[in-house]
Order: sequence, then structure tokens, then C-alpha cells
Amino acid sequence: MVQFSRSGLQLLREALGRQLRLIPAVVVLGLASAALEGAGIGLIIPMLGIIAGNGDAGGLGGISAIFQQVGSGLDDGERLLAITAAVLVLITLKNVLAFANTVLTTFIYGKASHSVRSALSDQLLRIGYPFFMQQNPGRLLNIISNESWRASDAIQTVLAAIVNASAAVILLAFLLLLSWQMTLFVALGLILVQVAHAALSATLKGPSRSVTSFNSELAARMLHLVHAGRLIRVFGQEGREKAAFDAASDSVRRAGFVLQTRQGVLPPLTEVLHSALFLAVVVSAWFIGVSFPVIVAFVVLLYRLQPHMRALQMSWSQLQGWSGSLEEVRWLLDSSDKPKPPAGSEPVDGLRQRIEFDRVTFKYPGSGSRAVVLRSASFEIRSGCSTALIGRSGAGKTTIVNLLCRFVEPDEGRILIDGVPLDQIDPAQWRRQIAVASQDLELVDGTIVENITYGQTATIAEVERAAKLAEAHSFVEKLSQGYQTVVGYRGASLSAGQRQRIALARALVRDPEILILDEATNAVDGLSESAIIETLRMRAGRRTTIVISHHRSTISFCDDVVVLGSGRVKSQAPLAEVASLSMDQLYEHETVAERQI
Ligand SMILES: Nc1ncnc2c1ncn2[C@@H]1O[C@H](COP(=O)(O)OP(=O)(O)OP(=O)(O)O)[C@@H](O)[C@H]1O
Repeated sequence: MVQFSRSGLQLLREALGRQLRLIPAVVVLGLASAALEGAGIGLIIPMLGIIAGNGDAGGLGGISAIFQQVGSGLDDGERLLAITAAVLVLITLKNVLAFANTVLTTFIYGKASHSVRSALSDQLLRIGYPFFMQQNPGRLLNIISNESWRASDAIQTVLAAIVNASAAVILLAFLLLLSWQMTLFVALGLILVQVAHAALSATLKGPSRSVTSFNSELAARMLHLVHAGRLIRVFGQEGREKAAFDAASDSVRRAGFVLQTRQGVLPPLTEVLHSALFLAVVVSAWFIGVSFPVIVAFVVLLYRLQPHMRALQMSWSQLQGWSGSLEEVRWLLDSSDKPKPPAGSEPVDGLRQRIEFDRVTFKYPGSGSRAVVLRSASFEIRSGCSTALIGRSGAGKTTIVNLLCRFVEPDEGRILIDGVPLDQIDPAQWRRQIAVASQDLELVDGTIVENITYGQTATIAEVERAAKLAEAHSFVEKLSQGYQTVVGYRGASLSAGQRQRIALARALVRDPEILILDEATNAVDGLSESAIIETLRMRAGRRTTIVISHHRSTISFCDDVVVLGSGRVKSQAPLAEVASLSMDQLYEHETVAERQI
């Protein structure tokens, strides 16, 4: 219960946000509609009195006597009709208010659910990037696609519980006014039922967490089937994957079965206990000599109270059953244990002189005992020049791009942009200076023109120009829909080389201050690559370019070369000075100065 209060209620309070101020209206409408219902039921007393030929029945006390006085000046026939009409009006009004409450709670539910989904997307866009390097995507997918809906259901359940609690309070008050002895009896009975119910509901939290965790595993397997379809077929692993998927799915089924059967015990048990209470009330009322019309009104009120009490108890058990889901959503929304997004407020407009890596040391967060990727790495990238970053696989080239884009931050040392530490610069402004074309950056499921512009306002002429520079225009033109061709999920309808050229056009259309090409042309044919290199050469002097490649031809236009190896910068030199060296020789090239560091 405490666990639920901490994470569940906090989440619900945050989700309700500004809608919290509407909750009093829900309570008032709930109370008012229950009061109208109670009054309508109270009017049964004089109605039964008239029908039983005992219209002026004396001996009634409290609220029963007040109901008994209704229409007392009229003759019996007129009084019966008037009371019947009054009951009908009360029932109609009660239902009008109940409908108004349904509209209000539906509105609040919609807003609160939207706020949960919006907060999740906000959080996913805001969290520091290292979070995604460490997290299981299946868990994240499960939270977004499954658990967030259960959080919405929990909001709806809480709203329904508020309405039911309001109705229960009023109906209990009417019962109290009719007979405090019988109400005391009922209250004690309800407390006992609630204790039994709460004890059983508490056993739902464990199964609820199991369902959530197995759902995450299943989501991971689903993602794998979607992403690795080609790999699975090529290596003939359909059978193994099917068995793994079925096992994950069956675990969800078994955990769901445990949770649902435990939850399933509660409604019949509650009904039996409520019925026992109901019957005990009737019998005890007869024993203590309560009058017939009051017993009938009491029983009808009790009968109307029961569904509200049952709904309240079921709401409680449902919330317990969703505690795992609420904890998961709350976990994702909690920023305290997540990597912070990059900070900084210094404005930046272009690169005037240089980017300087000053003794940068870096290791990926959560990579345990794995080696430090960069160890006191120092080098510079001159503004307006093209710099090749080379090194054997795993040398840390892409890591340098990650550091430059501030996806990760150095553990030690500084990165200086024209002398200003990068961690002091406004990250959004800084990223607007950069465009990256990389084999890892996906295409979006849209048209070619949407992929090239991607959030940038550009005319069709500018898009075509960028596509020509990236050697994409000629193949795009041949597609039946041209620039309006839909490329499919991650650009699946294009070849690898075509995807790379679109990605390059996307970077070029921005005409960025700093262009980063990370293995951006490795799937492009030689002829196209030569043309692309000519384009890049033309940028020289005007814009800064950083090129990562294992191909000598791709870096041929560069002014400088930085060689990485064993986590260190092995050498930095003008490319012209090492022009005679092959790629393999370059990888081993180590300047004396760097060797002594
Ligand atoms: N997200 C990560 N978490 C932990 N370690 C990582 C992560 N990404 C990369 N590494 C490790 O950091 C080191 C450098 O990786 P990086 O991708 O920078 O190499 P690279 O020089 O670009 O290699 P390649 O030429 O193969 O693309 C590698 O040892 C790699 O295993």
C-alpha cells in the first residue's frame, strides 16, 4: 500500500496536474447525485405508508419522520401521485448530474492520459543520450506502448473511485439518519469486508511486477523480430527465434494468469460478503423492531450503496494490480536517476578558429571494466579546413563525434570551441552549427523530400541542389514518384548506397558550419564517391569538415589528418606531409612528440 502510495499516487497527482482543480466539482456532482438518489429512496417511506393504508404512520423518528411528512396536507390518492412524480423528478435529476459527472471525469481522464503520454515523449526527448546506450529498448517500448495505457486506466479508476466514494458517503449518511444502530452494524461489516479485500489485494503487487517485467522481455523480442528479420533468415534461425519468442510470450501468459486469477477471486468474494452483510442487516432490523417502511427504505439504500462499495474495493484491487505498470511509468518519468541533458548558455555562431580537444579522457558510462576509449587525447580541428579522423576499428573515432555533438561528456579534459569550453555553450545552438551524415543515422518513414529537409525549411530547388551535390539527384529522378517517393521504414525501399546519399543530402541542405561525415559514403560506388569528394573539396576554406573513413580515397581531399590508436592520438599532421603513406601505414604513423606523451 505504501509502495503504491509513493510511486502510483505521485504519478497520478502529476498526471492530473491542472485538472486537480476539477476534482472538487467531481466530488460535488457525486455527492449531489447521491443525495438526490437518497431523497428519492427516502420518499419510499410515505409511499409504502399510503399503500399499506398507514399514511400517517406515527412512531417514526429522525429523517424517516421528515419523509413521512411529505405531502401530508393532500388526500392519499393525490399524495401518492405527487410523491411518485417527485421520485421521478429526483431520479431524472440524479441521472442528469451523473451524466454531467461522466462527461467531466471523461474530460479529466483524457487530459490526464494525454499528459502522461506527453510527459513520456518529453522525457525521452530530454534525457541525456547515454540513457539510450544503457537501456533495454524492449523495456522502453513496453512502457510507452503498454504500461502508459495502464497508467491511463489507473487515472480513470481513481476518478471512478472518487465518484463512488462521494455516493457512498451520502448513502451512508442517509442510512445513518434512518437508523444509527443498523448503520453501525453495516459500517462494521463493511470494514471487515474491506480488511479481507485489502489483504488479498496486497498479494497482487508481486504478480503485477512479474507481468511488467515479462512484458518488457516480450517487447524486446518483438523488436528483435522486426529489426533482425534479414539476419534471422540468412542464418536460418527462424525455429530458434520462434521458440524464444513463444517462451517470452508464454511467460507473459503465465504471469498474467496468476495476476488475473488472484484478481478474479475478489469480485465473487466481495459479492458473497456483501450479500451476507445485506441479509444480516435485514434480519437484525427485524429483531430490533425497526418499522417495515424504514426497513424497506434502509434495504433499498443499502442495495444502492453496495455497487458503490464494491466498485471502490475493485478500484483498490485494480490499482494494486497495476502497481508494476505505474512504477515503470514513474521510473521513466523520474529524472533524478537519469543522465542530464547537456547544459550551457554561452551563445555560439559559427566556428572562427578551431575546435580543440585538450587532454580529453573518456569511458562510456556503464561499460564496466572495458578499457578507457580516449586517454588524454589532444588535437585540433581548424576552422574552414577538412580534417580526417582515422584509426583502426574501435579506435574511438565515432566517440569523438559523440563528444562533439555532446551525446556524451568527457570524464577529464576539455573541448574548446574558439577557446570557449564546449560544456558552457548552449547545446541547441551548438548542434545547429553541425550536420552529421553517418551510416548509423536512420532515414525516417516519409518521402525523400521529407528526409532531406527533416525539420529544415528548404525550397524544392535547395533540396534538388543538395541531392545533386550528394550524387542522389540522378537516381531520385528515375524513381516513379521522384522526390515524393516514400522510402519506407528506415529507408527500407532504398539500397544502402542510395540511403547514404539521401543522408548526405540531408546534411548538405543545411549548409552547416561543421559537416561531419562518419563512414558516410562507404556504400557508395567509386564514381559517385569521387563526385561527392569534389563537392566536399569545394566547401574547403568556407566551412569545416570532419571525415571519418577507412578509405584512403575518401580522405584524399582533407587538409589535416588525426590518427587515433589505443585510446591516444598517435599523430596529427597536414595530410600533404603523409601523402605517400598507405592507410595501413597511416594507422601506425606516430609522431615523435605524440609518442613521448
Ligand atoms: N555505447 C557504448 N557503450 C560502451 N562502449 C562503447 C559504446 N560505443 C562504443 N563503445 C566502445 O568504444 C570504443 C570506440 O568505439 P568507436 O565507435 O568510437 O570506434 P570507431 O573508431 O568509430 O570504430 P569503427 O571504425 O569500427 O567505427 C570501442 O571499443 C567500443 O567497443
